[in-house]
Amino acid sequence: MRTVAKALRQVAEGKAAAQAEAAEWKRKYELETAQKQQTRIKDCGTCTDDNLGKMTSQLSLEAPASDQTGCCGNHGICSHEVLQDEVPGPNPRPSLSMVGRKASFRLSWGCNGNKNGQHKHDFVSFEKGDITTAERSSKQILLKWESRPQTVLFITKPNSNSVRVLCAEMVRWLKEHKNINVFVEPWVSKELLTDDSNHTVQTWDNDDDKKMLHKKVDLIVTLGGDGTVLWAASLFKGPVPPVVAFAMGSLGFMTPFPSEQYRGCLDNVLKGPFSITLRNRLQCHVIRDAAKDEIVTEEPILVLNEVTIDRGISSYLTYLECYCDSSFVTCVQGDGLIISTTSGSTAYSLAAGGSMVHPQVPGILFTPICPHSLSFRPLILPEYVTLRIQVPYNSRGHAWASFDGKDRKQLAPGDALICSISPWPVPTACLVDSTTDFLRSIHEGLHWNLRKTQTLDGPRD
Ligand SMILES: NC(=O)c1ccc[n+]([C@@H]2O[C@H](COP(=O)([O-])OP(=O)(O)OC[C@H]3O[C@@H](n4cnc5c(N)ncnc54)[C@H](O)[C@@H]3O)[C@@H](O)[C@H]2O)c1
Ligand SMILES: Nc1ncnc2c1ncn2[C@@H]1O[C@H](COP(=O)(O)OP(=O)(O)OP(=O)(O)O)[C@@H](O)[C@H]1O
Repeated sequence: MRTVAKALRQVAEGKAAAQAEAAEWKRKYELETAQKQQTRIKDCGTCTDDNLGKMTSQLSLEAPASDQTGCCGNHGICSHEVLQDEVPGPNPRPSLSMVGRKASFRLSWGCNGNKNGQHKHDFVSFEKGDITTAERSSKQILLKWESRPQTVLFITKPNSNSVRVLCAEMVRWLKEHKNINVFVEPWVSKELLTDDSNHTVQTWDNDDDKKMLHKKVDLIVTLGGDGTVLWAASLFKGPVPPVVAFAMGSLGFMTPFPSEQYRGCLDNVLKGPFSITLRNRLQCHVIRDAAKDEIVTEEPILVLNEVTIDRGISSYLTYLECYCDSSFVTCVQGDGLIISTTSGSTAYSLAAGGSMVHPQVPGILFTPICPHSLSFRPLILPEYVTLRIQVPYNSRGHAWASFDGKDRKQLAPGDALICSISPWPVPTACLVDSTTDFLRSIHEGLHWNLRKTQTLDGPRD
């Protein structure tokens, strides 16, 4: 229990740090707004006391101006304020030092798909006794480069000849026509070396270099299906550069870009601005009952789709106790449980009867797998909760956790899994915008609600 308490504390500390960061942004924004107001008040020599009071009272209510002010306006997140370019350590690796500065960019929030850069903050205001959410944001996020992107990382589906051929062609095009540095996974660099058309590409050969990738890569290009997007996300344990996913799989729910039009698509993305979907990830900690020593905890695992806790090869019912923050939720008795992100709602969770949720909706899905109960409906919980799934001591068998369908870990009685939303989402570039892409995927990928339209002939009212 002490280990569980420690992990919960770590999660709480992570949340507190993120909140402190948000508070700092808010403080800067309010300070800047107040300064602007003071300048206006000073300039307004003829103001009456009444007017002055009115203006001052508006300080905290005034909506942010459009995105013309300063580096990021008052309402964007500027990448170069959070990213540093230097490779740490005294001797940066020569291959990595070939890479120039990371391109900076700005995120802005458009309203109702309007790309004019207007952003309204999410807030609930209490004014004259009325609670309102009139300033609700549509959160259609646009990415606008502030300097030219220079480095692209390619992630490709293995064992596919068409992917290998297209990857070589795209690398050549990006280098020759766009002067882009290209990174590939180590196995791809060997594969490209055997290709006549090989152009120098960079790679990494140890975990430390891999951990620094997000500081060097401006853009990730994936060639494959949804599994390749999941693979690309799994390489980044922290911030993830924007992902441009080209469809070269069978379903392609998260791969909106047509690979045969790669030149036009990459041209648009490299130029910007383009819409992105900020896909939340879940941060999962396995807490071993056996780890009595508080210091021994396993590395957290980040998932883009879901973590599944199932019965594995055991033929007994999975028996799991589930808690949400400090509240007991329920006991699962069945084949297992899926804790899914909204992006993962159209994957395994959907097959187990969960709802399909737009990936930009902030929530966590709680979907049982074959529950042996008539009333166990799936839930959607808010994004800010921490879930704890515990294998009780009186469970007949072990449970197994798997992460985006990979890395199975056995959970013994007494072990627990703790999940919360990670502060590091995966920004995926949209072909049109987040909602259009999502609806297109459920129509074209899943054939959602496909039915022949009824004809006019026949009985009528
Ligand atoms: N019964 C099921 O539906 C079932 C069972 C096991 C795993 N899965 C899913 O497979 C995922 C792993 O994918 P993979 O490609 O590495 O394995 P895979 O090759 O076995 O493909 C699984 C299928 O799920 C689709 N898929 C993956 N993520 C999706 C998403 N977010 N929305 C819609 N469809 C999606 C893929 O396109 C693919 O068709 C797991 O995260 C899990 O969600 C589904
Ligand atoms: N770069 C990679 N290295 C290792 N494994 C990868 C890589 N890219 C993808 N994979 C794995 O390969 C498998 C298949 O990939 P993917 O889902 O992209 O292709 P697909 O199965 O043809 O497409 P779809 O899922 O649309 O049917 C997945 O399990 C994925 O995790």
